Amino acid sequence: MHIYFRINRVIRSIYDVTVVGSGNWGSVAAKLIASNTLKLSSFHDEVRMWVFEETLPSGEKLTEVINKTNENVKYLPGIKLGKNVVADPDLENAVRDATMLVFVTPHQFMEGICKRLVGKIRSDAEAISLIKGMEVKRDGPRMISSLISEHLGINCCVLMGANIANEIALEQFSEATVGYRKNKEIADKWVKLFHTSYFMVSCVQDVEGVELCGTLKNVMKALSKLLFPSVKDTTFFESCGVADLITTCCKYNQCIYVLNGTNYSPIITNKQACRSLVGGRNRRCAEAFAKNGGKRSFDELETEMLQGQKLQGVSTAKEVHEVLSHRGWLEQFPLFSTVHEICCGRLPPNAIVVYSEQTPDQSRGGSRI
Ligand SMILES: NC(=O)C1=CN([C@@H]2O[C@H](COP(=O)(O)OP(=O)(O)OC[C@H]3O[C@@H](n4cnc5c(N)ncnc54)[C@H](O)[C@@H]3O)[C@@H](O)[C@H]2O)C=CC1
Ligand SMILES: O=C(CO)COP(=O)(O)O
Repeated sequence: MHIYFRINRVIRSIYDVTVVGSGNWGSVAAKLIASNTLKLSSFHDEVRMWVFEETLPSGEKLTEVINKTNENVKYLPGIKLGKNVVADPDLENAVRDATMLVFVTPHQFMEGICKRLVGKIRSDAEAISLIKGMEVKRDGPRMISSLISEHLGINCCVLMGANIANEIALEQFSEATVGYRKNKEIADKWVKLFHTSYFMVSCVQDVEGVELCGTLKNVMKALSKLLFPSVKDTTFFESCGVADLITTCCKYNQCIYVLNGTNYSPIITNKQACRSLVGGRNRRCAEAFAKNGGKRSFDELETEMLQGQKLQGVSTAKEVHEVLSHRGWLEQFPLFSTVHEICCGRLPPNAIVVYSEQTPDQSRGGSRI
C-alpha cells in the first residue's frame, strides 16, 4: 500500500511536505501550509511537523498532545493547526519521504539538526528556510540557507517578511518574500504552498539579500552588500526589507502607515488585535530590558517572558560583532557594535542614542557623554 502511494506520488509529482520545527512560527507555518495542501492537488494533504519532544507540566508528551488536540499547547496555544498536521518526534522519520522541507527552528540548533539529517533525506528534496540568523565560522559568516545546502546537498530557498507568527495565526494580514537562487519554478511552488488570502507571498531572485534582510532586521544595507556583493538594492523594498523592519519594531502591527510629508504615521486598523498583540518577541524583551535599565539580562527576560520561545536578536548581534571584528570593520558599523555591547551589559541601554556614531572603544572612553 505504502509503495503504491509512493509510486503514485512520483508519477503524478505530488509533493510531500515536512516542517522541521514546531515553535511559534513553525506551528503557524504548518497551519498555513496545511490549509493549502488540502486545496492544491499537487501536494499530499498530510503535513508532517517535527517536534523537539518535551514533557509538559501535566506529564504528557508535547507531540501526543498536539496530535490529540490539534493544537501546539506550548508554543501556539488556542490555535487549531488543521487535522492534516501530524506531529512527529522522530526527526529521521519525519523527513524520510519529504520532497519539500521547511526549516523553521531557532538558528542555534540548525547545525546539529543538519548533521543528524545527512544521508537521511531524499536526494530530490527541495528546502526553504524561515530562520533568521547566521553562523560564524573562521572564514566568515555562513547564512542558514547555505548551512542547509552544504550539509544536505540540496537547493535551499528562504522566506522572510513583514510577519509576526501570532498575527498570522489569527489570520491578520501579513506578507513575505521568497528568495530563490536560480530556479523560478521552485520559487513559485513555495509561493503556492504558503500564499493565502491573508498571507501575501511574492518572490525575488536574491537568496542572500532576503536572508540578510531578515537576519539583520534590514538596517544595514551596506553590511549586506559588503558581505555579499550580489545582494540587490531592490530587495530592500520587498516585504523582507523595509516592511519587515517596521513590523519588527512596531508595538502594534495592525496599522497602516501613511506618508505624511516626510514621516510615516500609523493608522491603527484593528483595535481588537492591538489590544491582544504587542509585536515581536525581540521588541518586547528589548522594551523590558531598557525599562529595567539593563539590570536584568536578556537570558533572564527570555526565560521569564517567552516560556521556551527563543530570542534570535541577541545571538545575532554577537555573531555580527564577531564578523565585524574578524574583518576589521568595527569602526564602519558603530550601531551594530553598540547593540552588541548593550546586549552583553557592557554599555547601558541609552548608549544606543549616544554611541552609535562611534566605536565601542571611543564610547567606553566616554568622549561623547
Ligand atoms: N515567531 C515569529 O514571529 C517569527 C519567527 N521567525 C524565525 O523563525 C525561527 C524559529 O522560531 P519559532 O518557530 O518562533 O521558535 P520559538 O522560539 O517559538 O520556539 C523555540 C523552538 O525551539 C525548540 N527547541 C528547543 N531546544 C531545542 C533543541 N535543542 N534542538 C532543536 N529544537 C529545540 C523548541 O521545541 C521550540 O520548538 C527563528 O529563527 C525566528 O527568528 C521568523 C519570522 C517570524
Ligand atoms: O521576525 C520577526 C518579524 O519578522 C519577529 O520576530 P521575533 O518575534 O522573534 O522578534
